[in-house]
Order: sequence, then structure tokens, then C-alpha cells
Amino acid sequence: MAMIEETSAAGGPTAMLPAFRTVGLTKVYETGPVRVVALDSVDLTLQAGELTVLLGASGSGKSTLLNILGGLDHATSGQVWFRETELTRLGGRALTRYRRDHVGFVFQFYNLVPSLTSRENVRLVTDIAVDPMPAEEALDRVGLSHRMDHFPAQLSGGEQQRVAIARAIAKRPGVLLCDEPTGALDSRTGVQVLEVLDRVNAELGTTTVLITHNAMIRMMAHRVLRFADGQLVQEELNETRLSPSEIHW
Ligand SMILES: Nc1ncnc2c1ncn2[C@@H]1O[C@H](COP(=O)(O)OP(=O)(O)OP(=O)(O)O)[C@@H](O)[C@H]1O
Repeated sequence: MAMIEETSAAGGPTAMLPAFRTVGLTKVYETGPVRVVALDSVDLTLQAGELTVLLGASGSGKSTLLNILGGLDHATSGQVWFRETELTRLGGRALTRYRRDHVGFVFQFYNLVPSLTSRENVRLVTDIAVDPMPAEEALDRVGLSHRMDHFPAQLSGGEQQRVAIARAIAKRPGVLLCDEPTGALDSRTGVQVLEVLDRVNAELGTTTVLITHNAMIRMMAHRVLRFADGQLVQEELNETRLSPSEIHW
């Protein structure tokens, strides 16, 4: 596989390329006689450096899309590009390398290793990344300098999610894919987590895709995509964005 160049929103040789493009992206799950079309010929473009919010009812295909963009799942048909690389042509090892080098994931539940401190959880990633930031810098970026040596059980839910974000960004990924990152948090804590994601997007230029059931969160996005029954049914650009602290739910 050709090297996939890192670039920031601010510039660089591939700055004008979209981060992702899909054409006719389709995913069908077949479980015995049951056939579910999770994604139904989706065409979309996600611009580099943007923060995109994905909305849609439960079962509309959001997680399936995120998993395919992140190289965790395969399309049934159609094409997906990350910058100049067609992900849908990559074999298993190349897809693993893509994921390792370019993608950070944040999920609703934090998946931290309970026996490791915040710093050690982040180091699990920085130890194997190509050009990581120090674990301490990653934790500082999410406002947790004072919690480096705490274990997950000694942290609040919001703090654990911020450790998970630090772990995801420490390898300086080109894209950060977040599936319901505030789903398990109260609104005040959720806002803090969104502020961290917003800051990472602005300061590091990380292309960010965020799934949420909370329609208010769309106000902080550059771009909002709405899904229904596996189809992209609406796309909006926010001319004026709200900062997370202005969002209430
Ligand atoms: N591994 C699987 N096997 C079979 N069907 C699946 C599988 N994963 C997802 N589906 C089905 O595909 C459809 C889309 O699911 P997906 O998880 O992408 O939706 P979603 O919009 O993310 O939903 P939610 O908001 O509830 O997380 C659903 O009908 C779901 O039941």
C-alpha cells in the first residue's frame, strides 16, 4: 500500500483532498434468512479538518458507516476512499495498518484497562505509534494533567472518557471517529467532553466524525449528515457554529 500522508487542515500537500469519500457504499447483513440493508448506496464527502455530526434514528446505519470508515468492517459493495487510498481495495493487513496509523476511536464506554493509570493507558498506544505525542501532552490536551497517575476507578465518567480521548489522539491520527461519546454522561460532563473534541479538532486539525442521538450537538458541527433507513437523507453546513458550552440539553 502507498504511504498515506498526514496533513492538517491548515495546509500540506494533500490539504485540498477530502478526508473521506464514498460512492454507492452499501452494507448488507445476512443472518440466516434475514437480510438487513444497513447502508443503502451512500454517496458522501467529508472534508479534511471538519467536525461532522451524524444523526439518525436507531438502526439507521450510523455505526455501520463509522466502522467502515475506520476500517473495522467491510462494505458489501461500493467504494470508500481515505484521501487518495481506496479502503475498499485494501486487504486485511493493509486495513489494520491504516487503522493503526490514521484512526483514533472513541466509544460510548471508555474501554480503559482498569489496572493501568491514565498515563499507562495512553502509553499503550504511544509505545507502538510512529510519531506519537508524549502521553503527558495528550493528557494535558484533555485537561487531565492532574489525573495522570489515577486509575480508571478513581476517575469520574467524564474524566475516563477524556482519558479515552487522550489515548485516541496521542498517535496524532488523521481522523477521530466517535460513536456516542457523551451517551453515558450527564449534560454538564458531556459538554466538557465535547469541548475537548472541539479543541482537538481546532488545534490539531483532526477530521472528526461524531455520532449522537442528541440533536442539539449538531450545533457545534461544521457539517451535519442525517441518516434514515441506511440512506443519507439530509446534509447541512452550519454557517454559525455554537461552542459546546452554549449547547444545553
Ligand atoms: N453485525 C450485525 N449483524 C446483523 N445486523 C446488523 C449488525 N450490525 C448492525 N446490524 C443492523 O444494521 C442496521 C444498522 O445498524 P447500525 O448499528 O449501523 O445503526 P445505528 O444508526 O448506528 O443505530 P444506533 O443509533 O442504535 O446505534 C440495524 O438494523 C442493525 O440491526
